[in-house]
Amino acid sequence: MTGDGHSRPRGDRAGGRASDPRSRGASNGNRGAAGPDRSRDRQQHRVDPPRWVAFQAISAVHRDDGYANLVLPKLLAEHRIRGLDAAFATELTYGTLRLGGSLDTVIAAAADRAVERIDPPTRDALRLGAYQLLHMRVPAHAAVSTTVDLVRTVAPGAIGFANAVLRRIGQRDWQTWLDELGPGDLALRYAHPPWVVRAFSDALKDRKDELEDLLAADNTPAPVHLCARPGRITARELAEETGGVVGPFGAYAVHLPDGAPGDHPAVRDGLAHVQDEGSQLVAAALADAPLDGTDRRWLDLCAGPGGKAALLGSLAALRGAEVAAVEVAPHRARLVEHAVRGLPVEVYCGDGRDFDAPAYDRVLVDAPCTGLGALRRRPEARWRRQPNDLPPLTRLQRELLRSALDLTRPGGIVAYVTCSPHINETRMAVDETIRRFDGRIERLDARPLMENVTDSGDGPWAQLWPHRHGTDAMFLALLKRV
Ligand SMILES: C[S@@+](CC[C@H](N)C(=O)[O-])C[C@H]1O[C@@H](n2cnc3c(N)ncnc32)[C@H](O)[C@@H]1O
Repeated sequence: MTGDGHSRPRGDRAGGRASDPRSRGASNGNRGAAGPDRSRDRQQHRVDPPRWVAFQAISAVHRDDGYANLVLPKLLAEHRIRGLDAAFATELTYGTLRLGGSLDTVIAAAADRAVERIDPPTRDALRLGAYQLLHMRVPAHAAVSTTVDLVRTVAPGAIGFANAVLRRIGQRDWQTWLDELGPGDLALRYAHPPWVVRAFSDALKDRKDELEDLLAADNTPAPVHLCARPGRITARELAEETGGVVGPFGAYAVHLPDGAPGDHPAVRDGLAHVQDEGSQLVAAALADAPLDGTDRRWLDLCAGPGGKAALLGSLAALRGAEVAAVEVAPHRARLVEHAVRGLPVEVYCGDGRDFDAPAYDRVLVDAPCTGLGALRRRPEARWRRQPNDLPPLTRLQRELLRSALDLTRPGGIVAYVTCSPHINETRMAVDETIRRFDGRIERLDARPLMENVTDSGDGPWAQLWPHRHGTDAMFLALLKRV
């Protein structure tokens, strides 16, 4: 690495579990093999281990700004929770976090006070209880009694309060709560902040009838996609090896049915990597865009953690090109280095706005963005993002795109990409930047470069959608320097 910046849902399983007499016993603390960690907290023996782990996970997410996908696997391993219990804990944790804002609305109504006025441990326990009562097939008595057990452990003074609130919540089903608290309120029904719903509606333009499908897709966990690195393994071979299926669009995509992708030898051995098919499509579109003249110098200006750099690097290796990959965050630059091992990619840790090696043939700006197009992947993300995150990001996006265009030779091509469909991060960013270049930029139609994809917008830009394409909501603009 060069360090000078070049100074350059519902869970059927959970339902099955809860209606299984064995698990009802477990709910009361009678579980055997996967029993609680007795050294931890003498009180904790009252709480069954999957629920205890789910509570720990959501508390860490809220208290420490943690990420569920990092926190939960550690807790499951630490408490030796596997198999169906792990699936139950995962559904409970992810579902509770994903629907957090809507659960809070119901809790506030049942408690007759704002959730901010409930102490954090009790609040998190109530969220878990409300999720079980309203969104899982856990019998009401089990949801209430296990949550009260949890409160007894983490906030003994709030047992009576929690019991009363949970019983009130359990008196209505989810639909009845919706009818009472916000009939027609899509933000409440699909558990998205209202500003995100408005942003999606704006981005869908004249297809607003799809808004509910999009919001529902965000509440469905994203499947794992692998990218078969060109020159190392084909998608068909990878699908055979992993038991997956070849993706519908890209030449390199394999969709996995389930399981940990890192377990597959192809991923361990660097023949493939985990990457949403939409991300593969936009990177491949840049590599495949027709270009006059030389085609040896490729640049990835925002490279961390390195998924697209790895695909570009694999294609560059086959085509006699080389890739420079720039990443401002040192730890993410190290991830890029790891991702591109053995490929013709040089990693630079520095700011893409200061990078000063000109005359690239193909340049990718996969800009830092709100990530609103990938909400399926991070259950807590939608509640963490705020509208005031936008101004600094949109400024940075425009600056990085300007820098990319400056670094591109005449005739060269820039791909501007975001994993957000917010129009301020997508078409407005591109249109405003092009205006500054005073006729020196040609807009290319990005859609034909994603060959098998239909319905990616009116052009020239392409917009993918989870509900239409089963990918993250990737945006792609292709620009040619003239
Ligand atoms: C959307 S991510 C890129 C994802 C990456 N292309 C991939 O496929 O793995 C944006 C990245 O840009 C980095 N970044 C933010 N500001 C930057 C800057 N001024 N210069 C270079 N990289 C920057 C972020 O740290 C982040 O890793």
